[in-house]
Amino acid sequence: MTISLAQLRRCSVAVDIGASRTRIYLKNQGLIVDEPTVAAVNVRTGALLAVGTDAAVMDGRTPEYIRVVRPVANGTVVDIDMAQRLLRQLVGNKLRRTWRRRPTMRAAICQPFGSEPLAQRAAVETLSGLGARRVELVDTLVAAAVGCGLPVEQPEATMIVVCGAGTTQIAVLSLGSIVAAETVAVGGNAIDHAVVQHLRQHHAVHLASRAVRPLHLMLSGTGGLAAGPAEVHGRDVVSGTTRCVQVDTDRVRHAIATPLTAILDGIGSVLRRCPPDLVADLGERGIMLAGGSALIPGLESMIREATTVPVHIADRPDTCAVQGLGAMIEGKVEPMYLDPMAP
Ligand SMILES: Nc1ncnc2c1ncn2[C@@H]1O[C@H](COP(=O)(O)OP(=O)(O)OP(=O)(O)O)[C@@H](O)[C@H]1O
Repeated sequence: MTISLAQLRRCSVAVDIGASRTRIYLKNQGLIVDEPTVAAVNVRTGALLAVGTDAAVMDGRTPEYIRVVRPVANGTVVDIDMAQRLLRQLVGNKLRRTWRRRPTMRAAICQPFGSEPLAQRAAVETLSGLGARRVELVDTLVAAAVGCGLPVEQPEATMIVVCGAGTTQIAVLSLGSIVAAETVAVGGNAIDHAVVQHLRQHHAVHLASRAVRPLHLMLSGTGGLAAGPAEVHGRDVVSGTTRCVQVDTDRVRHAIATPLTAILDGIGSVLRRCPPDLVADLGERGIMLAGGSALIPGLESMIREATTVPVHIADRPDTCAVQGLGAMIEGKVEPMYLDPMAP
């Protein structure tokens, strides 16, 4: 995927439609949508009942005739029609009015590194169906690096790890391009799954999906919750009744270490493919962690111990890809011009 900053400046909207959340940035306005990529549909009539947060709270609590659907998997739009209905509903009149005023509207969208041509086409079709006359595809890794404030245009190495819901993308960038990169099929969902499996096997309780996040907070000792033994409510796998269990957070940390190791393998593989000069740069600059799952407890320290280089978490890790793409469409990113007359 090659990015032309000049083409991006002509876009009016930047979109990051992920497996977990959808973010939309409107030129001169900023982030206008940051909602779960979820829709609730009446399967009898086909009517859209709710989208975003309203649909996400219905997940796991619906009667038979309502289905909660996710039109994006692993960063790829798998249901174009549903994705369009979801986006249309999320942006509401705000964007629709802008799009009507500008019939030659252009849009930019984040794409996971190494996405297949079919996945790229699905992304283009989704936005074209909403009225975009031209759609620019930008690597999530480049957009996130810009959003984190990394000097991607400079002739020095920057390493970024974007840990999303379905995948983790890892890259070393220099001179505005990807030098080496890899996508690992492990993200927040796999970590949540490891926590749920651990409780099922060791405590015989089935954890509700919404109970996983508070457990994450306990593991990291943030959100005012102390680390240590944690009390968790779940459904007994045998009797089906609700039960409260005392969970040893150290053991949960151990359970999530296995999927996290796959991310470490990916980082090692990218570093091995990098020229030594760039790897030397990383010793000083370190690795930037972005994506919502960058906040998973233990990920930062695990990467620091395995690579022995500093690891930083972006200020707003979850939104930095769309903010970076937003900065590009606003024309805030300057390309590096080489002056042939320079001594
Ligand atoms: N504070 C937190 N602690 C742990 N995990 C978190 C936290 N906040 C968000 N997450 C996880 O981050 C993931 C969502 O991240 P993000 O919004 O970057 O994903 P996405 O861009 O939709 O996914 P993908 O890039 O895989 O398509 C979810 O799996 C969520 O559980």
